[in-house]
Amino acid sequence: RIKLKHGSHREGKRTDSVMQKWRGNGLGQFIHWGLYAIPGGEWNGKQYNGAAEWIRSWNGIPKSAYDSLIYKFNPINFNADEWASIAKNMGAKYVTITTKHHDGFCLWPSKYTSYTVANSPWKKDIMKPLVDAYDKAGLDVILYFSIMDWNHPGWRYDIKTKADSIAFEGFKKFTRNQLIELLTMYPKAKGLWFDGTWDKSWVKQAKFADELEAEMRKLRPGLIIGSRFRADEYGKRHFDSNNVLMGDYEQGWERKLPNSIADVHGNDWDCVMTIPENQWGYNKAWKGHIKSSNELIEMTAKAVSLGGNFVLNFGPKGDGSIRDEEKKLASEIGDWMKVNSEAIYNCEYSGLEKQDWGYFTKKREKDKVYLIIFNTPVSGAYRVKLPAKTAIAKSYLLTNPNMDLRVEEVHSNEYFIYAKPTTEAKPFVIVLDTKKKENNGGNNYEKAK
Ligand SMILES: COc1ccc([C@@H]2N[C@@H](C)[C@@H](O)[C@H]2O)cc1
Repeated sequence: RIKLKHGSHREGKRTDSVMQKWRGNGLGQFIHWGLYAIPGGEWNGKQYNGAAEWIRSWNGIPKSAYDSLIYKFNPINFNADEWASIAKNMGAKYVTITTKHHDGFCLWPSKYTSYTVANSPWKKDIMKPLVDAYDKAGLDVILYFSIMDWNHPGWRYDIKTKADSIAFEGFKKFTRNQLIELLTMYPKAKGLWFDGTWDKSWVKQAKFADELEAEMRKLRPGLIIGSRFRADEYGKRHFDSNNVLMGDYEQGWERKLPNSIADVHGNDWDCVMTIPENQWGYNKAWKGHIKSSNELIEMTAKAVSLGGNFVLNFGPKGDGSIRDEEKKLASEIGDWMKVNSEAIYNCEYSGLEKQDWGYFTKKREKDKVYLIIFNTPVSGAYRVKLPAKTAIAKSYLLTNPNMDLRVEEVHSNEYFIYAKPTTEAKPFVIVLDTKKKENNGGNNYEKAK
């Protein structure tokens, strides 16, 4: 093991109640909103072929023209309570909201820059109504913050000269000031989701970032900070030079999911996902492959089955309204969650061997296993392999707990469960109440003939 001063300061999962709550959330909402939502991926009638929130980096636009969008920010249809109710009705337990994306525009009236809502036609704080609305709806709030800030004169991609170094010192102070300001103005926030931390300039700030993280944790005990915030003194990110996770959960799963439990290395993690292929901010063009609610439910089930959270992104329009396509998907997911969320909330990796029909989840601290079925075998039988000492006490559809399903032991500790798939093409849940096997090793159901 390498001696590290600024590596990870904790091994293994956090065990405190704030993190336990986060771990059990299962489904979250991401909100990407800012000036980029005004052009919505288009400028002078031309489509930008990258991600809409990166349109400022497009050669087709003079940077000053983009920066002047602040004078167009007047979201007359902004309704924080509506956003929160969309998330609540989807079944999300928390939300991650962009306070400042890479363009540096602040959705809160920061004292440390003029590039904020306070100097837009809207004038008012956006973050406070959002934090309060989601909190009132019972959802936890996580603040997204981009370290990279294209608007701040002190930002540098790397530090090559004395002048760079002097400029960046000012930028570091500004960054610290804004983070302390956010935690002070919005004390209800449960955590920070950092982005824009891959450039060399920031990666070289192991000591500063380590001390800043410690200061934020002291100011806000229980604060949840992911693996993307800081690098160790050797420039290692997400995992330090001893391969120990930085921060409280792994943030590497952006627009992708781990494929097996081996990929998550026993850590907490979240997967943040776009509905289109790769658009976080609002894009007028709703093009390419748009994920269906079935696909998004499957991603949620897969994430929870591997011990993580699934955080689905919404990109509100420049006027503050949420597009119909996103509202429709949120309500379809919500319809499924209303019936099946017992298999998602406070569930974890089951330890059981993955089967082709879908995903296992297990209720934390309970002998209850869920089979979230996406693919029904032609045999009509759902295969389950259990550890030697575990028996099935009861098996039933989540939607019909009074009707026991037929269970056949096809080998020792291997079972077929028979259930008729639902009529509509939607995933459904089979519940297994498990118990310790009596020492006679017998199970009280039919043996294979
Ligand atoms: C260099 O590639 C990227 C890709 C995505 C991002 C940002 N992370 C996502 C959570 C969005 O905020 C996206 O703009 C930044 C750099």
